[in-house]
Amino acid sequence: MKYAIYQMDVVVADPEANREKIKNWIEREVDDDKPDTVVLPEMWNAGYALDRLDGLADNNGENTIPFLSDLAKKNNINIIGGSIANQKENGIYNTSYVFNREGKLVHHYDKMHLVPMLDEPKYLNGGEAKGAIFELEGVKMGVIICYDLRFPELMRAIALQGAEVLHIVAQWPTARKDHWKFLQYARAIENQCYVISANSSGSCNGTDFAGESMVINPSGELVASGLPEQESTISASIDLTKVAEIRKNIPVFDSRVPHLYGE
Ligand SMILES: NC(=O)CCC(=O)C(=O)O
Repeated sequence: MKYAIYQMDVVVADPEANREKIKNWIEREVDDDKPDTVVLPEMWNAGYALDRLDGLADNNGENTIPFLSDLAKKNNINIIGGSIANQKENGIYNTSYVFNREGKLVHHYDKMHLVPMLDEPKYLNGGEAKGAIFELEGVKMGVIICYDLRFPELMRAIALQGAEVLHIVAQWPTARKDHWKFLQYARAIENQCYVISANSSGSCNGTDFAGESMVINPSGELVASGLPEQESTISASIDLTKVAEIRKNIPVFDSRVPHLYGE
């Protein structure tokens, strides 16, 4: 499966400008590289303008769902749609949507772990869905959102449901970029999954975002990485036979003793 990751400089507080950027980027990538799947960063509609979301958040995905669905269908690509600030009945969530090549919405997830360092708990509601998985082209996959990366339980739950690829959509600051990188290696190695991340570049409210989006294989080897702090495209192909290979050679899932973990 061939990926294109948009390491995007999100325009703060301007959903229309960001939709235009994404449309132009997808159409350019499809013309040039013909990816099977594209990945967008976190909160791409408004950026971290959390104190101004009342006029900026989407409303139950009413703009985002048709926008990304049309792009997926017209360009014959799967879209891991990053995430958006999304107004629902009882508050604003950080919501990720996933679409297949037919433009069908196959998954949505509300970020569970709200990041205090960026004031998310002050403005957003946390999601409550368990770490569900979805299928694209017969492959079981998962998606988590940025700060979720710090909670190994969530990715382990996704891996135990059979996921072979974990996507991380993010706006991760430069100040903690080593955690961003090392945690991704850890998640790939301990779960023997591909880890594919889309981080933003640019800045908001004095916070610079690290870029350095990554593709890491199930053995913990770096396949591709984005430039630090610069808007760029990361292209990579993944070989899913590597998942079965490492799980045969180092059968950690067979070695687990959950009855002794106090689960
Ligand atoms: N957008 C985020 O969730 C940022 C996470 C972060 O800054 C951290 O975990 O450190």
